[in-house]
Amino acid sequence: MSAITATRLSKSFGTVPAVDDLSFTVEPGTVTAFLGPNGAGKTTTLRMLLGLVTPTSGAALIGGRPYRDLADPVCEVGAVLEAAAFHPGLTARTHLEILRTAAGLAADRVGHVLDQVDLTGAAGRRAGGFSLGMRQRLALATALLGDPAVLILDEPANGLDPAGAHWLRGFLRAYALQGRTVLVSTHVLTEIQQIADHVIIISEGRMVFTGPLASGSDLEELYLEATR
Ligand SMILES: Nc1ncnc2c1ncn2[C@@H]1O[C@H](COP(=O)(O)OP(=O)(O)OP(=O)(O)O)[C@@H](O)[C@H]1O
Repeated sequence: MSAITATRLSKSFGTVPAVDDLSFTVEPGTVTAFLGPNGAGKTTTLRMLLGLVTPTSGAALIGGRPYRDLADPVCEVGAVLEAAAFHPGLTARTHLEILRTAAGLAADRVGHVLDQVDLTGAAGRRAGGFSLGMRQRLALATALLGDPAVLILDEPANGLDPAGAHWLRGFLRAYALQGRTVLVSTHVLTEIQQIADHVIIISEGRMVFTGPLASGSDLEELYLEATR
C-alpha cells in the first residue's frame, strides 16, 4: 500500500482554488520532493494530509486512512510545518518531555530524538534563545518523538547552515533507506536533487509533473519546464 495517497483532492478558500483535483501517491522507502511556485498549494496539501485543513472534496490518506482515523497518529506520521512556534521560556528538553508525556511514549525517546537532531548540548537551553536552525532541529525532534513511519516536512532546511543542511540530507536519506516514507516540500532544488527518488510538482493547485528523479537529471530544468 502507498504510504500517502491524495485522490482528487481539492480545497478552495472562498473563491480561491488553492488545491484543484490533485491525485498522487508516495511510496514507502522513498524521499519524495513536493515542489511548486509560491502559492501553488503545497502547504495546503500537506495540511490536508495532516488533518489540519478539511478538503473541499477528495481524500488525503496516510497508510490508507484519513489522519483523524489513525489509531496511533504520533507513531504513524511526524510533521514539521513552517517555523514551529515554541514557548520561549521552556527548554528544548521540556518541550519534548511535555509532548512525550501527552503521547504516552517511552521516557528514553526524548534523549534519543535530541541525539538524532544533534541538540543534546542545547537541551537545557530555553527555546527563546534558539537560532532559526536550532528551532528547525527542535521541530524535527518533535516530529521524530513517536518514531514515525512517515515524515512530512515543509521547508525543513530553512535556516540550517551548510553543515546542518548536509546533515539533514543524510538523515532523510537514511530514514527512507529504513523503508520509511519522507515527503519534503522545498524551494531549494539543488539540495533536494541530491536525495530525492521521486518528484511531484504542482502549480496553481494542479499536478504538472510526477515521476522518478533519474540520477544525473537536472531537477531545475525539469521544474522550470513543468511550471512555465
Ligand atoms: N487559510 C487560508 N485562507 C485563505 N487563503 C489561503 C489560506 N491558506 C492558503 N491560502 C491560499 O491558497 C493558495 C495556496 O497557498 P499555499 O500556502 O498552500 O501555497 P504554497 O505552495 O505552500 O506556497 P509557498 O511556496 O509560498 O509556501 C494561495 O493562494 C494562498 O493565498
